[in-house]
Amino acid sequence: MNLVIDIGNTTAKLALFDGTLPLEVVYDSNSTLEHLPDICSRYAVEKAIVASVIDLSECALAQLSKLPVPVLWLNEKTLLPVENLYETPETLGYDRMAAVVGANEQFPDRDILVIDAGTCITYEFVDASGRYHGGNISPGMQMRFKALHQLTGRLPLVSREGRELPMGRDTDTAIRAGVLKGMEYEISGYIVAMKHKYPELLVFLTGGDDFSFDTNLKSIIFADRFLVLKGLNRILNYNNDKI
Ligand SMILES: Nc1ncnc2c1ncn2[C@@H]1O[C@H](COP(=O)(O)OP(=O)(O)O)[C@@H](O)[C@H]1O
Ligand SMILES: CC(C)(COP(=O)(O)O)[C@@H](O)C(=O)NCCC(=O)O
Ligand SMILES: [K+]
Repeated sequence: MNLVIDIGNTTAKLALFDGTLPLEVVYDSNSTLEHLPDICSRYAVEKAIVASVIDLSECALAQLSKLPVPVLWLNEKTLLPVENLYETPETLGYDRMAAVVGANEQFPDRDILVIDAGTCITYEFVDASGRYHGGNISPGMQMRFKALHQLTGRLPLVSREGRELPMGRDTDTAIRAGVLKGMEYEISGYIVAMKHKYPELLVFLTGGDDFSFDTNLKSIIFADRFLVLKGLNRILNYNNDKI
């Protein structure tokens, strides 16, 4: 079995794969990886892949160094099943690449827009020939709430939970709607613009932040919370003979 470790700016995700399907996914601290020993003790792990978008703490590195199996550390030299046209592969976030690999695995002959709503919202375009062209980076949900509070004099830190209106009628609803509708319209705008350019476009939506947006675009959106993990699993298998 494969152990897949995706370390993001907010959370780490640990996943056990048997073939292409995740048997178990654990949310973990991205600074301690405290659940790593437990998940390893409960499965017959044969190899692992680690992808991180942050500099790892001593504690996390210590946990990873104790892994009793071969580990593939994803980096810009790792062989990929898609062509990477990003001009700075050395700075590309591995989660972005993995999300693209996960989407391309499911629909290898389609133009795909991949949206990952986590700490940041990232937008990736991979074409029907399996070429990753790049994409955009936008503030994620919590980042938007925090920025409005931290970068102004009087705005409170508003939570995701609470009264939702399309147009705010007090400070709380004004900020919540500004964040949630802002994300919805941003995402819908990308989908409409890309679909105009690529009429056969498919859209994947992944990431920890789930927010409902009721647009008629739902019909072309594939929601797959574990897209990055699936992409990392595919990359691990693609490099089987190299670890
Ligand atoms: N179990 C969870 N633990 C932490 N954050 C969660 C969880 N479920 C949903 N979230 C939300 O998802 C976001 C993290 O999404 P994720 O895609 O894991 O982030 P990243 O990959 O950027 O670390 C957080 O901002 C939080 O609002
Ligand atoms: C944009 C990101 C912070 C997203 O990470 P996440 O939201 O998953 O924590 C990450 O992909 C990253 O650090 N990228 C480096 C810059 C680049 O991709 O060009
Ligand atoms: K992510």
